[in-house]
Amino acid sequence: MVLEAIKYRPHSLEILDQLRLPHESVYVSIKNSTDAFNAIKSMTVRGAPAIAIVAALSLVVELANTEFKSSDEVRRYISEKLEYLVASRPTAVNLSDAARKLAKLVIETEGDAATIVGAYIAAAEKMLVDDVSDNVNIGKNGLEWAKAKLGLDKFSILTICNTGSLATAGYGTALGIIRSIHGDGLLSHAYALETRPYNQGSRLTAYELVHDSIPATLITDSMASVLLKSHPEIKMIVVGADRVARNGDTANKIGTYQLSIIAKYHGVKFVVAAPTTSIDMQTLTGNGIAIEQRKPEELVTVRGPVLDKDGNVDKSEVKTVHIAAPGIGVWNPSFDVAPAALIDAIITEKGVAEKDQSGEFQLERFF
Ligand SMILES: CSC[C@H]1O[C@H](OP(=O)(O)O)[C@H](O)[C@@H]1O
Repeated sequence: MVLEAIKYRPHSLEILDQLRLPHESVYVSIKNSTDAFNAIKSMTVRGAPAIAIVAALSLVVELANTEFKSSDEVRRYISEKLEYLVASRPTAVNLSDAARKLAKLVIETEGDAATIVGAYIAAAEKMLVDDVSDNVNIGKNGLEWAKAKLGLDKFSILTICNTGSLATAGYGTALGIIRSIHGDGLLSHAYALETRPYNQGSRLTAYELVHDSIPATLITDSMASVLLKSHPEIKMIVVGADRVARNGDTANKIGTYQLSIIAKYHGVKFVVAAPTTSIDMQTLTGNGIAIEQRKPEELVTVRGPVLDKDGNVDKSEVKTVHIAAPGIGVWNPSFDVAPAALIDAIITEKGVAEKDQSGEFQLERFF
């Protein structure tokens, strides 16, 4: 079975409901930009590249079912809908980057309303194809970098959150590098953090690693430091990115910052995997990245199927359990920022960025 977070056919879009994985594999129809906004905000679909693609394609479905009287009307309509979709989640830059490029395209496209709609559809559909090829190239570049830096003996890797086929159009970014290293026979073992509170690691990355028969172990977020201390065969931590600032500071899933610190302490390479659509050259440093604050309920509750009397998963009954003392305050930032100073490399589809002698990532070379 191919892991597809996004199922697109001309003018028809479905997303895999990631709130129900790994026990239930259910696709949800996205008929317009409102469906997409709600799916992105609720994290029914998540992952920086995936939310940009779902947003763009939701408008393809909507446009196919909307009549326009003039070119100006369709340009206005698309621009307004893209602006609405960008507001669904603030931290990942892929969504706003795609919206900016698509809005520019429709403004610059000459012709009648049908011509403009056609140009938008072609550009949005191309995002789906480009993302997979970008991720395969990130995997290749990451493999070559690892061979050059770590040698040709097998080694183990630690990762956080989900950065695989469930966060993209396919193959993944950081998990794509793990796939490429595994495919080349260089991976000894992959370790995945559960990644509280949404549990992208235990529910999604574990699902992908088992699906691909990659030797892997799940750990709690609090185990990461002692894992590096007791497993010297872990030579690399690879993470995804929601937004890479111009200086290389990288916003990623909450818990990434502390991984960059323990990597430095334990002499482990800390690597960011990101398509260039995740690099925001307009934001100079990590201080300029808006960090999404999620609802307290998402931290103090856990939702899942119950176990039957024999301890087996009973999918017929899904419960939500409250796991914290009622009345306690909750802080629930969804991301944090790993400083460029603690990042060894930024692996993109266009190549690998490493700091120069002045300690700067020269990311402009990718644009
Ligand atoms: C290649 S996905 C990038 C990024 O998106 C994830 O965040 P979320 O699950 O909240 O959408 C996570 O930070 C991944 O590293």
